[in-house]
Amino acid sequence: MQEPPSGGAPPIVEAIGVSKRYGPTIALSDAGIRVHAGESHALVGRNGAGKSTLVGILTGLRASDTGEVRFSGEPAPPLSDREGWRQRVACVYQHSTIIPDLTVAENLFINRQPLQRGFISWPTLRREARALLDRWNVSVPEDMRAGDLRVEARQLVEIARALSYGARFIILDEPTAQLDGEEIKRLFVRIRELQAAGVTFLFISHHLQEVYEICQTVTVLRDARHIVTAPVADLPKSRLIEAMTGENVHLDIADAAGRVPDPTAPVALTVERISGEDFSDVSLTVRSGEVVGLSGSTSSGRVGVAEAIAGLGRYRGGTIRIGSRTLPSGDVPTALSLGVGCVPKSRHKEGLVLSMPIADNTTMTINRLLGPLGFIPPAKRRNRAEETIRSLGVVTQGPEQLVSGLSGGNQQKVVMGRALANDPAVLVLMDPTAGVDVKSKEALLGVVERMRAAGKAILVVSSEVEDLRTCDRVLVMRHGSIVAEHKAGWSDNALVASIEGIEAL
Ligand SMILES: Nc1ncnc2c1ncn2[C@@H]1O[C@H](COP(=O)(O)OP(=O)(O)OP(=O)(O)O)[C@@H](O)[C@H]1O
Repeated sequence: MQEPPSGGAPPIVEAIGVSKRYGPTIALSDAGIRVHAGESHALVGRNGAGKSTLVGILTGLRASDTGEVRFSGEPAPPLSDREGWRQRVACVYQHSTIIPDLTVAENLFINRQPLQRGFISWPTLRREARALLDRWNVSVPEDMRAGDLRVEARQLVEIARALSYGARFIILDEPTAQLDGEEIKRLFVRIRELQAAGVTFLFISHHLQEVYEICQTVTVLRDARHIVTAPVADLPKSRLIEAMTGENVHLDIADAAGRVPDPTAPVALTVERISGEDFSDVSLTVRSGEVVGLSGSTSSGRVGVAEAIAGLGRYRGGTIRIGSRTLPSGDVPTALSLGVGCVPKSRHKEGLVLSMPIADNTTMTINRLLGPLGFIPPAKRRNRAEETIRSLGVVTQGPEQLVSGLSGGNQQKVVMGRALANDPAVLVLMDPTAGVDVKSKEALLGVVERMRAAGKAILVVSSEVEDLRTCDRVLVMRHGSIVAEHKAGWSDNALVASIEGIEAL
């Protein structure tokens, strides 16, 4: 393993020579990391490189097969000593570890509520929660139901909880994945403040510009191995990507600027004056062979509209038509049978059955189409899965591997494969590149381009500039309504300003 030069004080955390196997898969091979107190350290690598496995080992949730973890030079506590681990390290995951039906205060002191004569003292609980939130400058009401917190506030509550156990080393696992531009800016301000107050961060992100913005050091994993640790200032983006991919890559992401959509192509998707929980009076059309972006901040209503079109969410008033046929509200089977393919927002809730193999997940929508007695010939099932694995570069042992054993980014690629399985006429792609690495993004957006050329009507629902560059036009939503339309060729500044609801600089 390549070691960075060490300074005086021992690192706040280090993993030395760790290896981990899952059956035939080598997830980590003699890998390691050294994080120094007071820095924000990025951990990057392609999907399946071993990042989550290393996080599991650094947080004591997984045992490594070989190697060791040390905190400030001392051996890590035994895995059974959860309290000992909690005092040293915490990870804020993309998926909340907060219990939604409890209050913020209850979540902060779960299993360690202040007692008075054997009973929980609610006033003390609330008071201590308030003091803790104030100490770390988290302006969230302590008696709020935790399930009602926005992602941004939930992350801060989880950070405050970790700090209250004494941990000063916090792992942030893709913290920006569900945040919009303004929320990301605020999160970065908080990270800098906490860093100044003595907190050390390990930051996992597939957005490399964020690594340059917020981190001082970066460690790259590739194919289960440690490749390099260096100050970010010494590793320009091209070299960082080279370290991640092992090759000198030129990323080739489709750009709709200069493309002229066919104005006579049939309209495949018509949305006419629909309203729903967080949107009202929304109308749009997408022609066959056209890619339309639907953008806006996380609370703009874009996901509500997209879910209505995919049958996942309800709408009232107005109509949605696929070709000439009307789509009833909240009806996934009809949406599928009319030819709507969908990458949903939450791959865990609507996207995948984790306990099933890749092959079953990619053919699930076809099964549904064939009805309860539907039967897919084994060869077709296997071919479909192999096609997804090949075209999207899924890192896997093969079509029979359970989806639960895939890394996050590779699960996302399977969701895309599933969306394409019923040969849809209309594709609704919500945050299609969330959690995928730079090169996989190229592959996924390449699929969008191929589908467009094949005459599909595609709605890309995202606020990622790179996703939106594939679009012939981008509709921007704010407060539940479409407020702007940008034809391909927009400047990044103008589009981002429009999404954020501010004037372009
Ligand atoms: N529970 C498991 N069972 C089988 N294989 C697993 C399991 N967890 C991880 N793996 C495998 O270990 C390898 C490393 O996965 P890991 O989740 O650590 O990658 P990652 O770098 O976090 O990827 P991503 O960016 O996609 O989240 C992958 O090949 C993955 O398929």
